Amino acid sequence: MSASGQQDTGAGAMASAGPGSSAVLPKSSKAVVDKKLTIVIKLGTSSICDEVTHFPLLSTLSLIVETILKLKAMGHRVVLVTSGAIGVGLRRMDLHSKPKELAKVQAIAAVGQGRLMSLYDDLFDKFNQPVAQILLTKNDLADRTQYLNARNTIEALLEMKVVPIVNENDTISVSEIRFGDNDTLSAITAGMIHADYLFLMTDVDCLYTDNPRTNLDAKPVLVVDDIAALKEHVSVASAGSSLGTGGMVTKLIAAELATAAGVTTIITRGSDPHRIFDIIAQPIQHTRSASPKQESLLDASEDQTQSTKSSSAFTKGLPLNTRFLAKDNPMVDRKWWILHGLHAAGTIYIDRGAYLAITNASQKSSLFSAGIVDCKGTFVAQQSVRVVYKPKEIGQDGKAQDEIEVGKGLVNYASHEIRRIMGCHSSQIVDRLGYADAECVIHRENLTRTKLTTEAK
Ligand SMILES: N[C@@H](CCC(=O)OP(=O)(O)O)C(=O)O
Repeated sequence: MSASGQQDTGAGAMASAGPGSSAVLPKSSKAVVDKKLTIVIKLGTSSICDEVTHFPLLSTLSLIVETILKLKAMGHRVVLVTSGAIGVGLRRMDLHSKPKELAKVQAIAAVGQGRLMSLYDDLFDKFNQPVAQILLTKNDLADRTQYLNARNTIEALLEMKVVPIVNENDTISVSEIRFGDNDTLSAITAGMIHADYLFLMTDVDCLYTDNPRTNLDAKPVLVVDDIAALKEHVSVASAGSSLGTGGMVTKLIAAELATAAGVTTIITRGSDPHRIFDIIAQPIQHTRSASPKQESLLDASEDQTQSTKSSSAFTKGLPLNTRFLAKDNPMVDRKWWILHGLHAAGTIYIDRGAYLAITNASQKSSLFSAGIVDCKGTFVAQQSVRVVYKPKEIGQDGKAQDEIEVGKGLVNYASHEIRRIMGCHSSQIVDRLGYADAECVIHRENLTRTKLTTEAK
């Protein structure tokens, strides 16, 4: 058995009475980690249902439940984000595959969600552990008050020692208000509650440089500092399981969201959840090397170059997993929510002057009507829009330059108003509209930049 109690499957001491406190204690919890962590564990459909029969994978689910109870007994706070409603619903309705029609899939999720919760409730109840169901849609979180309410409810549940079990509210989620995959939902949940860790539990050990099922030369990716650089090196086109909607692509998106909010994100195998103990026993951050690109692509079996040695030591002896390092300076919550919690209702195109002013790292100006050249979509004030710079200049190759996504912001004016004031100075807004609700179209505090430059205006 490792120092982290990896092989300790539940024979340890029982804690004192009280809701959720009669959990199985790991034998060596003290040795693992002293800091009390907030941990979000996401379990994909492939870890919950058999891909062919759709019967629940009871052994995996039991191990997950035991792991959560041990983590709680060690003082950590744990939220479970679970898929599986559709898979469990298909089994209940004796259907072999997911129907094509959205309404039918939603109906099947409605059948399965209750049974899925009942399954978890039964397993946790064996240890006197209360659980709570939280069903979210993207739309719920698009409203700042509801977003904060969702966070407060999860915090209150954790305070009451309840295990919150989150899934997407599939029955009412459609098109653009849909997360679609629970990888993204789990990243939003982890960011929302300022978690220390997000575990994306799946049916492979970690992220590989290519599909390990078809390419025997695929190498494990162990530590990732720069996700953009990583994408240039790995092929993540795997589509995921036949029941789930996520795959490696959505896991990378989730890792990008979560690490931007300061959450260390781990991809590892769902059928072996005990490895979580070894993984959290490692320090959350480690010294970044001078070469993040090289460091991102580690093969444990290869000779390590000088620049990857720190990571080699860092991952030595650990069960296979991919660790995405949390950003050192995570975005403040409100800005992170604007960028990731809201779907963009339209796009505002800006000129070069506005681009340089709002992306200038030291200036970070608000967006004024004078710098707007176009507005696409229909939206109202306080909705979120994309801000895009469309260069007029021709590039060195003689071609028109690509659009540059600058960020996302909450507008002070509706789309029809912006079309009337774009290009004009703020002092002219009253003349154009008959009123002026705000001096700027997007205030700097409501503008989250994905791009920052040091270029002078
Ligand atoms: N919310 C859906 C699952 C969404 C989904 O497919 O997630 P995943 O299995 O993580 O790709 C369900 O409960 O069946």
